[in-house]
Amino acid sequence: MSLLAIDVGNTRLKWALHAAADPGSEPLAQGVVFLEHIEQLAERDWAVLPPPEAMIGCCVAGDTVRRRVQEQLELWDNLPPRWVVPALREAGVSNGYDHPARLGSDRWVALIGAHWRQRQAGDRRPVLVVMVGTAVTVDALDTEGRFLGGLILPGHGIMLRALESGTAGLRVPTGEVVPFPTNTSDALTSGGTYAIAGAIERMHRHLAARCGLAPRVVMSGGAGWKMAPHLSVPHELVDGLIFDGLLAVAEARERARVAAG
Ligand SMILES: Nc1ncnc2c1ncn2[C@@H]1O[C@H](COP(=O)(O)OP(=O)(O)O)[C@@H](O)[C@H]1O
Ligand SMILES: CC(C)(COP(=O)(O)O)[C@@H](O)C(=O)NCCC(=O)O
Ligand SMILES: [K+]
Repeated sequence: MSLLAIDVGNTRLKWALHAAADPGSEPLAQGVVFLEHIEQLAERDWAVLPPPEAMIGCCVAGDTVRRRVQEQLELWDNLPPRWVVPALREAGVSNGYDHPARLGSDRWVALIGAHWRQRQAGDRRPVLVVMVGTAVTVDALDTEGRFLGGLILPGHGIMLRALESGTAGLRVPTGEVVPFPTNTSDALTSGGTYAIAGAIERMHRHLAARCGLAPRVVMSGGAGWKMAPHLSVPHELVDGLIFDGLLAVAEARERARVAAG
């Protein structure tokens, strides 16, 4: 059953069309649009697709944006929107948040994607799931697939805008990441990058101490590539982590439906 997977963040909507709910598979088609361009999807990007048989998505951008996406899905008959809501347990992952449904659905889906990849690889290590988007999240998954908790930080753009709007003297072009910045641009760019790197490295220590095993670090999100050169812990950039998670949820639900007869 062909499946349209959609990840709606606070800056961009990412989508991928898959032939089946088969995590890790290559998409038939995929794309990215900024949220202000959602209205182009039905008339441009999606107009040329073979009609998907099912949809699954996660959305952290609010109800208004979600409705705008649903309007675009009306391009196809009979494609009910199916948005993942974090539960107590799904696809082998359990949710340790105080209020499980209040966890960002993109974080939940990324954790499920990371767990699916661990099982696939036969890797028994805990995992630190890092998503560098509008915000940055650093989430801990133990060896049993338990989400232990995680950090939320401002992303690069938000950090810079906060400093620009809160001061008179910090409106400068983007700089370089260097160990000892000697101008305002470099000081800001390096400050933001090392703040994020420091949070990741700290969480790496927390998780290693909790599990007695150094975690695997998987990093995803539109700005992951900016962080990768500056992390001192070994890590992997995994572009399709959220899509792996969305497909793993769809697959697990399909299996449960078949098993229930
Ligand atoms: N070419 C690019 N276009 C858009 N954003 C980019 C680009 N390169 C890096 N970024 C960064 O990626 C972030 C968006 O990443 P994304 O994972 O789509 O975020 P979100 O899921 O929050 O919408 C932007 O805030 C920006 O910092
Ligand atoms: C932390 C987030 C803002 C990240 O959003 P993103 O950077 O992907 O746009 C999002 O996951 C969210 O709204 N979470 C809800 C609160 C929580 O996870 O505790
Ligand atoms: K995201």
